[in-house]
Amino acid sequence: MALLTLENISVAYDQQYILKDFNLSVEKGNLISLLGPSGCGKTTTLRLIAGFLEAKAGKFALNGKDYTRIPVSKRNFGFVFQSYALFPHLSIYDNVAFGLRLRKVSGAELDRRVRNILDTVSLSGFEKRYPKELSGGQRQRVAIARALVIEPELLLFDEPLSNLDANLRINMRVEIRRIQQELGITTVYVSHDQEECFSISDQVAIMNKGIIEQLGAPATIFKYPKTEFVARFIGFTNFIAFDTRHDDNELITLKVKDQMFTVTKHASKGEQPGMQGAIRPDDVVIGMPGEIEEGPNRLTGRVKVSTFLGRSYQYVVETMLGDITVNKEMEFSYPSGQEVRLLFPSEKLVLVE
Ligand SMILES: Nc1ncnc2c1ncn2[C@@H]1O[C@H](COP(=O)(O)OP(=O)(O)OP(=O)(O)O)[C@@H](O)[C@H]1O
Repeated sequence: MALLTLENISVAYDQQYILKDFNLSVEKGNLISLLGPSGCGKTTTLRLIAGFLEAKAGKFALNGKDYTRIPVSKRNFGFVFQSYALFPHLSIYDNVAFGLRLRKVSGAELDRRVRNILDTVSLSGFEKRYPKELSGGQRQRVAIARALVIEPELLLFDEPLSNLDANLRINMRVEIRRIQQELGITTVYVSHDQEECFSISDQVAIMNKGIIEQLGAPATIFKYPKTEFVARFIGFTNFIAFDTRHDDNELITLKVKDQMFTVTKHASKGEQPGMQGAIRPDDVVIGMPGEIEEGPNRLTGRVKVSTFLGRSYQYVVETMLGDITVNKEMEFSYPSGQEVRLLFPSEKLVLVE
């Protein structure tokens, strides 16, 4: 049974729905990320789970128990914000002890738990310092310790790393994942940073306008987006709309304007719905017409724009099916106007709705 379930939740501000019939379930001990463009409802979902916000309709349950009307103060959840929200006038020890004192934990038990958790986040020895005497990464670890010390049933993160510089962000996300796995705490993590979400999650939910477009393991979503929105969001820039489709045992054959394409069928891809092919710029093969012979999954075109990206060149190639963007590592670039042939490997082309 899923630990956390949101069933048909609706949230509205000023009569406008932000979440409508929203459903989500998270397994015990899993870390799920909510990922999506600004304004899609990630923070709203998190605030609803935390209890800062009430649903207009629907049900939120934890371990089978209905939490929909349970106030924040009765939810034993740890919350980590982007802004850390530490108390500046309290020492690190007292910042971490705060939630325990609120829950009437004191004496040796309080001391043991505070010291244990500071050790877990590698901040032993910092007890007497004040937040202003710590670096950004250390402050964020105090915020995590404070959320963890109450032994929460759920851990909620809202853009926890966006105030940190790039290197520290990578270290901290590894830390967060380590601690979360070590303690086995079910976690909902909100970020708009794709790499961050994909690297630390068991499951990723791609959100769009208050609904989940796709939910799955990071590698599955990365390889097999189901909708055009998800595909675009994770870097598929090329789309080909087909007119006909024929499914065989191992291949799906598609046609547009007498051009034939095949897409490999893999059990792991599920149904592969849709009539639109999608492919990343890195996965399109580009070469001179003599280098790539004619056949299915190929288009001939002309280089319209060539851009140096450092490691590779990016080409926009004009074809009979529209412009196609291609990245290729090479020493010299093709000049504008050069005739080239493109190959769309069957196993890299996915079908989306
Ligand atoms: N208190 C509020 N009153 C009215 N509208 C709100 C309120 N809070 C959020 N919204 C609106 O709800 C929508 C979803 O907001 P939310 O903060 O959940 O988005 P988000 O996906 O977390 O975005 P971001 O990545 O920018 O933080 C937005 O259109 C926002 O303007």
